[in-house]
Amino acid sequence: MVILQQGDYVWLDLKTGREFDVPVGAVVKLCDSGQIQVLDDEGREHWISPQNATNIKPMHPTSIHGVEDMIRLGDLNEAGILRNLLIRYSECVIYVNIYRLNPGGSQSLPAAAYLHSRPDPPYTNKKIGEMPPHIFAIADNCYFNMQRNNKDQCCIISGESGAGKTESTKLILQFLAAISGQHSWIEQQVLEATPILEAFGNAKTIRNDNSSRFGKYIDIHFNKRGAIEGAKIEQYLLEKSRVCRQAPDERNYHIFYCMLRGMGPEMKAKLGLGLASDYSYLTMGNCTECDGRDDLNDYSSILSAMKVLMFTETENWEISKLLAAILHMGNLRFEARTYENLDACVVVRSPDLVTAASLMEVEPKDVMVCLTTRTLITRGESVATPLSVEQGLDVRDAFVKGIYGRLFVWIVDKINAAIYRPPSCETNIARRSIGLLDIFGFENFIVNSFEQLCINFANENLQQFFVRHVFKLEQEEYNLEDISWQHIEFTDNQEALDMIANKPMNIISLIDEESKFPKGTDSTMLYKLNSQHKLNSNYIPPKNSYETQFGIQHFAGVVHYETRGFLEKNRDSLHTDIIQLVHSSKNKFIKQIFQADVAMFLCGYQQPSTPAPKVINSL
Ligand SMILES: Nc1ncnc2c1ncn2[C@@H]1O[C@H](COP(=O)(O)OP(=O)(O)OP(=O)(O)O)[C@@H](O)[C@H]1O
Repeated sequence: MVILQQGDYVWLDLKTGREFDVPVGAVVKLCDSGQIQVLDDEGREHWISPQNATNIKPMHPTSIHGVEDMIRLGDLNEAGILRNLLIRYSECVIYVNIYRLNPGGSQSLPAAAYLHSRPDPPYTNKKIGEMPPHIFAIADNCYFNMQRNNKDQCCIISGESGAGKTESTKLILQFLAAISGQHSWIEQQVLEATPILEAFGNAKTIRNDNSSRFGKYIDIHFNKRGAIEGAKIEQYLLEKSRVCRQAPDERNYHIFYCMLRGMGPEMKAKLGLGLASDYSYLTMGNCTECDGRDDLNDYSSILSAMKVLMFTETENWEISKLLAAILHMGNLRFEARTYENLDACVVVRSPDLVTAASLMEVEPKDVMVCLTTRTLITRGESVATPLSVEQGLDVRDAFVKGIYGRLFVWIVDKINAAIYRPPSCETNIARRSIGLLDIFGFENFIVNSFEQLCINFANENLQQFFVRHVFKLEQEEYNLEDISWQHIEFTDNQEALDMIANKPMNIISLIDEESKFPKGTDSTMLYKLNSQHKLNSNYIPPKNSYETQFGIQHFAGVVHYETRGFLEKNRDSLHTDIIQLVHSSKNKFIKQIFQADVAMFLCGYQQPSTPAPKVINSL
């Protein structure tokens, strides 16, 4: 029996039976008339009869006004966490409302100001947990562990899309630059890499106005005095499909919109560019503006960052030419034709075709041929086969994705050329590094495709890393040392991971195999996945033979994947006519970014098994 007094805080379990059915916080208003009157956190009054008093539980004092570090909550459960977030939200404290700036909060203190606070920076020489959680505390710990123990460090930043990984990475970078304390050119260069990467690799999604569509690992190198002497960036798995398609309310990569808002009229005229709304590749999501972003201002920041990272005027211009060519390619119109009883198509001659060709410095007619036919070498003879409109559009989109993907890799290489100093034999001994891993967060949209499978697979791996280090290895260690411990329940995602990528006939290997199989289609792939995994509790087969989705029980929830388009995305290889087109170009830059493909083509290396299109199979 709980004895309550006016002013006591309680948990009120309303047992609504709804999806998010958690007890809500409430304060007792009256309890002297047989009935208890409470006012809940959402402002609703309730009268509770003593018989129903089981619905009420006293609240732990830590939940009444909230805590800075949620690990300190006495009621460490969903209700406790939500109430703590609610308090922080109403007080406008950091880590709750991603759409609101927090001018007064302690987290808004710039890294340099933080480090120069007197008498000591608040987190220096403190153990984690002694002070309210702060991203600088993590960075501070990391830096001093590196220095003190002479050991390389790594921060793995994980969380769902929109959780704040990229912002945290930037804050850690700023902190490390500030603590390195040289105000050097190299520090500035390392910091300025971010706006460039974000321009080309981030986009507005429904979850996050600045969502990273690639993964990155930044390794920051320090000399023996602890000053930054360079860095190296690795990029993973840019979502290339976004260049051609965007879901409703999402945008293409920021750089396109920034260029169209920020570039001067003369340059735009040279590239034949208009407004974002003019381009099919920029309007698929019906969203060309993003409230929280300033494309005009961002464009000048991108250009100045590029200067700092030693991009030349010519290189910038060449990049703009390719971006413009992509936009013009997206506006090409295809018309269906029949040729000797085969589905064929033509590209309608248009200013977009001429401009795209001239920007890539190839002949418009060669572009037309490439996008409407396919050359096959059979018994030493080359035969051109027509493509249907659908196939032509696929070839066009694959080309555009090929350009953007290679451009992105080139940009990262260019940044690395400025910031990376290979260790000399001598500095190798003294050099230490801190690595920051910031990958795309777990995703579950209304429609999920191959990209989401790759992203969620990467996150599944990170989760296993966490589970292994925080639970499994720790518990093994306790056992080895005979330390008595209380078992902590945790969900081990190893089985899901095995099914996705480790065990024989795993999901990824079946997709790969089907991509290489000439007659493989999305439905044959789905059939094989079902046959192989339907009994696995982490696999959710389609409900009937018409459904094209399968589901996976991930650590963060069930995600259903739409298989239409899966194989095409996995193949990701350009056919030889496109490589030949690039090879014929007079534009050195496009040749440079396709250098590896052209070299393989010239060596007679056939791209791995892009199966022949339908028309050819039926011949
Ligand atoms: N420390 C912070 N201070 C201020 N705002 C923040 C902070 N962390 C996150 N935000 C806000 O949340 C938004 C999303 O954060 P962020 O882009 O870092 O998410 P993410 O986890 O990297 O997402 P994704 O996986 O989609 O890339 C930011 O654009 C910003 O508005």
